[in-house]
Amino acid sequence: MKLTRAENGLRGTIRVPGDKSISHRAVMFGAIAEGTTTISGFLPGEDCLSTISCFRKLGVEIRQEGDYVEVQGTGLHGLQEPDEVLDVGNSGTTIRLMLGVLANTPFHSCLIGDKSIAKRPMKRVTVPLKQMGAQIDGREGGQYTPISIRGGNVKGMHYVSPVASAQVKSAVLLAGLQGDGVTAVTEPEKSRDHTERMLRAFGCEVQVDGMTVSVQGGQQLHATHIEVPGDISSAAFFLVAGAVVPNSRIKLQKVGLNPTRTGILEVLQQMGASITIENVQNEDFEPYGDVTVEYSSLRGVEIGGDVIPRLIDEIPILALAAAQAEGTTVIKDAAELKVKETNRIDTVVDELKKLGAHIEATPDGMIIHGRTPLRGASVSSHGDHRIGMMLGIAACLADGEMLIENSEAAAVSYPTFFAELQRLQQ
Ligand SMILES: O=C(O)C1=C[C@@H](OP(=O)(O)O)[C@@H](O)[C@H](O)C1
Ligand SMILES: C=C(OP(=O)(O)O)C(=O)O
Repeated sequence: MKLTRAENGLRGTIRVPGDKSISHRAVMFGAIAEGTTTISGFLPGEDCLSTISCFRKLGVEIRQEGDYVEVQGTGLHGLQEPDEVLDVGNSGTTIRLMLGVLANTPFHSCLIGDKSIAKRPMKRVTVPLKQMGAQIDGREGGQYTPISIRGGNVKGMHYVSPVASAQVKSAVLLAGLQGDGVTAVTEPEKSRDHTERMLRAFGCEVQVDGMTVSVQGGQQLHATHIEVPGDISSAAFFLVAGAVVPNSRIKLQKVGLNPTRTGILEVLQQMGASITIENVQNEDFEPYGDVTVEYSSLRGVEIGGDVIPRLIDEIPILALAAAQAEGTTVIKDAAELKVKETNRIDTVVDELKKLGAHIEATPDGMIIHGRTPLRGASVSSHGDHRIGMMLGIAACLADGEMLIENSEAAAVSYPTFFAELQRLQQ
């Protein structure tokens, strides 16, 4: 895709698509609940469509029309042995959470994904799930796909996770929910809590004590209606665009504001961005509100510690904001970036360097010296949706034409991203 600078800024109102984490969970929990779950505001992006396709192969009837979905739940014990492999495509959330769901199903399933999934570590879930009783095998001892699982006889346990990961926490809790006894997960920092909130919406009891979350096994989930708010991780591209492209003002409607996800807002405000939040609603389940951003001059900051899990997917676009901020930005404690769709430390640094940014990789993050004028260049998403979209926003600032190879990757989480970007250009 070829893009040119947004000479007159980006202005207008956007409704970003549904939250990816919440959309996945609504389908999965609906599938194992009793009764019919309805979902509005669902994200019809490739990752969430992979989740639907896998659950259909497990015998679940699912109707999806755009952002509306109906799931005919089978109950905890109603899933059927699939006669095909379960292909998760590019989605880490699908494979890791599904392994948790399958940990106590008394049948065999085989899971695969794309080239990126084949490089992502799975022992972080296969190790605890095996300890709970599931039989799992995979390349390099259960580290990489293809992975096969035969579930059954899951026993609750207290798992102390070495990483703050909502995928690990959710996989272990989903397994524990179907097993005997209590299952608890303790993490080093708090990761996104959509699983905890949604299990409660499905009628389950979930205990939260500091960094530990626990559930009693054998609880039945009851179908419900899930309203999915806009994805703050998708909104992040336009939040940064509005803040760094001169003459911009963008209003983002119904953006999810779950406090375990709002690190991006806090950091942009610390950097000096002009952001206002209005009409906050739905605080009992997943809060959302309208967020307006205006062009302002930014300054460099230090980003690390417990905010990292609350903005992990926003680091590629934050790196671009930092390249446009006065002074130095240090991003640390973010080694998890290396095991995302790409090694996001390397892909961000390599692609932003091509545009003239002063950025260097560190073992757990990056250091960015601003403010640098950017130039158009030939760049690539490397098949990573968040890298492709970050480069799309960089194009709005760059002098000269930008050619983004494999920009279609955006469809994983935001199929209409480039159309919206064009619409906002004056
Ligand atoms: O649970 C989830 O929905 C997600 C958790 C995060 O991954 P980790 O659990 O690996 O931190 C995040 O990066 C991913 O985009 C979605
Ligand atoms: C890391 C991401 O997703 P997943 O782990 O589900 O592939 C992401 O969307 O940035």
